Amino acid sequence: MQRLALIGFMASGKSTVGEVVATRLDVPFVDLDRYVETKTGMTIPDIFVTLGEQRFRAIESEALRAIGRDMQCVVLATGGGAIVHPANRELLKASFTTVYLRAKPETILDRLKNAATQRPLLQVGGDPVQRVRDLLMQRQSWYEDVASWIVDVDHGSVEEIAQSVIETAIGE
Ligand SMILES: Nc1ncnc2c1ncn2[C@@H]1O[C@H](COP(=O)(O)OP(=O)(O)OP(=O)(O)O)[C@@H](O)[C@H]1O
Ligand SMILES: O=C(O)C1=C[C@@H](O)[C@@H](O)[C@H](O)C1
Ligand SMILES: [Mg+2]
Repeated sequence: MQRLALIGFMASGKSTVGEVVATRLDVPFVDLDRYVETKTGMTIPDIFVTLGEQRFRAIESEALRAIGRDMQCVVLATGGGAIVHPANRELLKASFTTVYLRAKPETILDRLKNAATQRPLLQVGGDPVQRVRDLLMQRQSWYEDVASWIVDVDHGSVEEIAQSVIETAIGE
């Protein structure tokens, strides 16, 4: 087991599932969003408001590069938009085994309702259902391009999804 990265849309379960996968495999867990927040001393919504999305993407890229360079063995929960930057897609493909947690828009919206963390890209107004569908449409092919493996997450508990990730990507 080397570097395993979970990719997928906001609220697909990357952070929650990633932590369980790391514990079961007994390897370090890193959440890219939390890593960025620690490095900058700012919350993700604050970074979006004060520095803007483009600057956030640059910070996110630098964080991904640092983790790929410094950690030989890690389970990484990426941010939902980590695949937007072409350089990130190349880095993820070159340095990580990746699992795409694939969720339907209905699942995403359902999970966002209960989520504690704010997602700035969904705070822009308009119909949230359409916003999720549009973003998902934009990103779908990028997730698929980067994915070594795909796990569907519309059904099953966090523990069951974590087990599928391990069986699919590690073969245990
Ligand atoms: N299989 C599941 N069944 C039920 N709830 C789930 C499942 N997976 C995740 N959740 C819940 O969905 C919400 C979003 O999960 P999480 O924060 O892990 O998503 P994420 O992919 O890390 O999102 P982001 O890209 O915004 O960081 C949380 O409240 C989490 O508890
Ligand atoms: O999908 C996205 O672009 C994002 C997802 C979150 O994980 C955060 O990285 C941020 O809110 C942006
Ligand atoms: Mg997360």
